[in-house]
Amino acid sequence: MGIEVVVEGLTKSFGKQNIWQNVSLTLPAGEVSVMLGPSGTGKTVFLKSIIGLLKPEQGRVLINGVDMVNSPEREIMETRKLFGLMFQDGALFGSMSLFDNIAFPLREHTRKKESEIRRIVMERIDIVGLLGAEGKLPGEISGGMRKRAGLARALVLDPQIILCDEPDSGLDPVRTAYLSQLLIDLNAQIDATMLIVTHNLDIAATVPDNMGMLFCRNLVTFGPREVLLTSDTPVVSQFLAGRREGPIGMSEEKDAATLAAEQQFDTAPLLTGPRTVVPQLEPSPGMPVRQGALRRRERVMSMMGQLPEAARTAILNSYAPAAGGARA
Ligand SMILES: Nc1ncnc2c1ncn2[C@@H]1O[C@H](COP(=O)(O)OP(=O)(O)OP(=O)(O)O)[C@@H](O)[C@H]1O
Repeated sequence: MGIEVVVEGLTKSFGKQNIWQNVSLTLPAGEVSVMLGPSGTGKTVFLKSIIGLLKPEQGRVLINGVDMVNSPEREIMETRKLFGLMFQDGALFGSMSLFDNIAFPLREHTRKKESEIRRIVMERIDIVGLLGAEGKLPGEISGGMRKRAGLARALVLDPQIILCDEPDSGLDPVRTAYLSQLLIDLNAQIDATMLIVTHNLDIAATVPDNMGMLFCRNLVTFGPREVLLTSDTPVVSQFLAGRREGPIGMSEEKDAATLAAEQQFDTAPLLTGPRTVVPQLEPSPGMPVRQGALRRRERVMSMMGQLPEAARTAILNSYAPAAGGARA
């Protein structure tokens, strides 16, 4: 089972530029979470801070008792082995075949025999649907295949925490839909804790158990998906609706004068109003039951009293037998 990641009071700046401050959240063990946010709000910086590649100046990231910000580097390096990382561009070596790319972490970090490496690599290649392409070079395959190869490579060391940075970038809508299903199937198969950074609203609406959003140097919200999907906070509504009207401007936040001018034209009705919460993806037929979803149901039910009414209603609807909720 995946491992819980507890983020407490994290603040990160580069020189005088504060990226975000006092970010606290918990990625529940074995559940899938998504972090949304306009470009440049520090989502990638957040992923890199979780794994200890960047050092926030305040706060803690606790994984199995190790603080990825302040613990000794040896402990951080050891804990990093629990992670699988999938970067935006797949980050594959162009001169190596897919097989060798995917085998790379095993050859680098373990002393496994080549026969064992072959078995593991081919199993992961099968999981991401790339059987037959293992001999190709990254330049000979499509962007979607490169993403899946990046995901296979993230899986070879049996990660308990998987971080995906914009897994959809450069993919068409159909391939993005396949990728969404792959992420859910993967979670059902390995029960790892997953955090996905994306701008893609389809992934955001259908994949995660939990969602958060970074904006304007703050974590606007983080919690069960229904909370964000039904939120009437202007910045969340604007982002989910993909509108120009609202607090998010071209270079992140709008100035007060622009916002005031917009309000004269009363764009509020555009930004609020009830939204439907589309059902979350289920694992494909033949996949195991998603244990993270079972734990999540219990967890969310126990916190109902603290949630806004719209989120409570959406959660109860999603767990009603007619919505297929009896399975989860
Ligand atoms: N190593 C670094 N040194 C200095 N500034 C950095 C560094 N890494 C990131 N930044 C700055 O941090 C800010 C946030 O960058 P980040 O890549 O995390 O944003 P993002 O939300 O992932 O954006 P996008 O959605 O466009 O990928 C940017 O202003 C970026 O220039």
